[in-house]
Amino acid sequence: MDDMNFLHQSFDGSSVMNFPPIIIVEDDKLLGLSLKKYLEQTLKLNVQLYSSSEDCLMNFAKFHPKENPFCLVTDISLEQGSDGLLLIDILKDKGFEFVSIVMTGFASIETAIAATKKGVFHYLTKPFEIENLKKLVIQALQTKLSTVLPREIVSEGEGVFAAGDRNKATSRLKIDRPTVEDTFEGMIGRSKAMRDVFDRIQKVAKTDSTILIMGPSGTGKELVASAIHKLSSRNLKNRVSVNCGAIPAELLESELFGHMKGAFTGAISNRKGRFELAQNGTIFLDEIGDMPQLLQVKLLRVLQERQIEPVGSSENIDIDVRVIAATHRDLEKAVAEGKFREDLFYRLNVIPIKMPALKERREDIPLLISHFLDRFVSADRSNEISFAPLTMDLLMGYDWPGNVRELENVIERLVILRGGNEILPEDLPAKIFRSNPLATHQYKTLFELPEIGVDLKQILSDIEDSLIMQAMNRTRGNKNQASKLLALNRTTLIEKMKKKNLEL
Ligand SMILES: Nc1ncnc2c1ncn2[C@@H]1O[C@H](COP(=O)(O)OP(=O)(O)OP(=O)(O)O)[C@@H](O)[C@H]1O
Repeated sequence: MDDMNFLHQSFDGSSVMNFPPIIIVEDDKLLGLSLKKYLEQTLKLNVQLYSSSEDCLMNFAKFHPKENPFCLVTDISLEQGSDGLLLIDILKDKGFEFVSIVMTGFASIETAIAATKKGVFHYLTKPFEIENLKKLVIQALQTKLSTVLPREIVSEGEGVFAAGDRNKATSRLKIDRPTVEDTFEGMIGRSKAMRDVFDRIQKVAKTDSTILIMGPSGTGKELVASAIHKLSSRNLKNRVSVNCGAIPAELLESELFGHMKGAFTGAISNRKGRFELAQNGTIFLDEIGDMPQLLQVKLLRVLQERQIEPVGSSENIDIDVRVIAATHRDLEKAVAEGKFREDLFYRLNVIPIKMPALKERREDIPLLISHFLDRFVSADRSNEISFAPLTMDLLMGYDWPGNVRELENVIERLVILRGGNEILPEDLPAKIFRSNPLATHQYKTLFELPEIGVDLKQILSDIEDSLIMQAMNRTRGNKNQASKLLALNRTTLIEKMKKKNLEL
């Protein structure tokens, strides 16, 4: 079945030009126009072109989120410093749902990672083959349709729209894939600890109670807040987030409660605070443990009286906002140490949700890996990534102090920097080997102490020589790559080799 037939069938034969549009934001006029023309002609889809994020936003202001475009293709660094990733954020905040593809003139890992964090479908490094953009748009279309069409339609047929291809790709991963039961509002987890969290979210979502989410950094506290909001009756209103630890103390009050014109230098007009912006919705107070004491008092009053007082105003505003707070700190300890107000703690801790560290639920690691890999597999079919069994064991044995966020970053880097499509132990960052029981176990058997003892200095030096030479051989003499395998600076490796007279 070709692309066009598929679309006609899927939409009862209605014109594909009625299908939600593709939006392109590109400040290079010539490039923008050629992309638009090419996609219109080859896919017969409605393509709208904007030269800046401002233009695009102005146009979107006229739409209701239900009139989603299905795909946004944007340059990352647009003229006048505007930023494609920010544009994606703003539109998603407004409730638009679409698949995003970003184009970037410079391929930096950081940019790519920032892009995938925003749920970006794929990024293209300029210059790229226009054909590749078309392929990605078709895949984006497939993704979009799979969410609005019955499964049979999506998996029917062959060619670009056959869902079977994707299954083929993923079945080659030697990793357990998350099932529907392992997925809850975008969160993955099969462990008892995570199933308990999902249960609790479901129970509390329908209430208006204040929630306190506690747990180490990167365990998904923000995802929990978002799930509670989505499942609550407030979901048509805003969920507004404030990172209480990231905003300077002197600005936080006005950020939360708003200010009146002239309230302080720089207050050139009245400004609504985040509580007011969250009216009838939910406010997510992240890193509440870092809130300055003075504001803790004010927040307590707001929670008790359900009224806010903008800075410089003498009038109170009634608010109807559900409060969800989160912290990676041990708040009870902070209370005991006098760093956090006890009365506020009890006011917030109506319903606690405790997020488990990843090392306490290692069985979720393969599922999460598979979930993060999916972003890449679905965007590029040639990416059939698998893991050597030892690689997986090492990932399972590591303690993940940065929890799911750290795992997500490691997988993204592995995918972006990988040499082949099988990830081997030597592709892993050095930290995974440190204090890893599996790696330590190997060392133990490798270096069993002989009855007669050893010359430790000599042995250590021999081991060093051997590992350096192995790394140099494996990388065909590339000192840069060899130094990575050994977790050394390139210059340290060169110095060592000079000192030891080691050359290939
Ligand atoms: N169970 C999960 N399934 C899928 N992705 C997850 C899960 N938990 C966390 N993540 C991902 O890990 C990253 C960190 O999650 P999040 O920001 O919610 O953590 P956090 O606990 O709020 O961190 P912090 O305390 O540092 O603010 C995000 O990219 C999120 O999508």
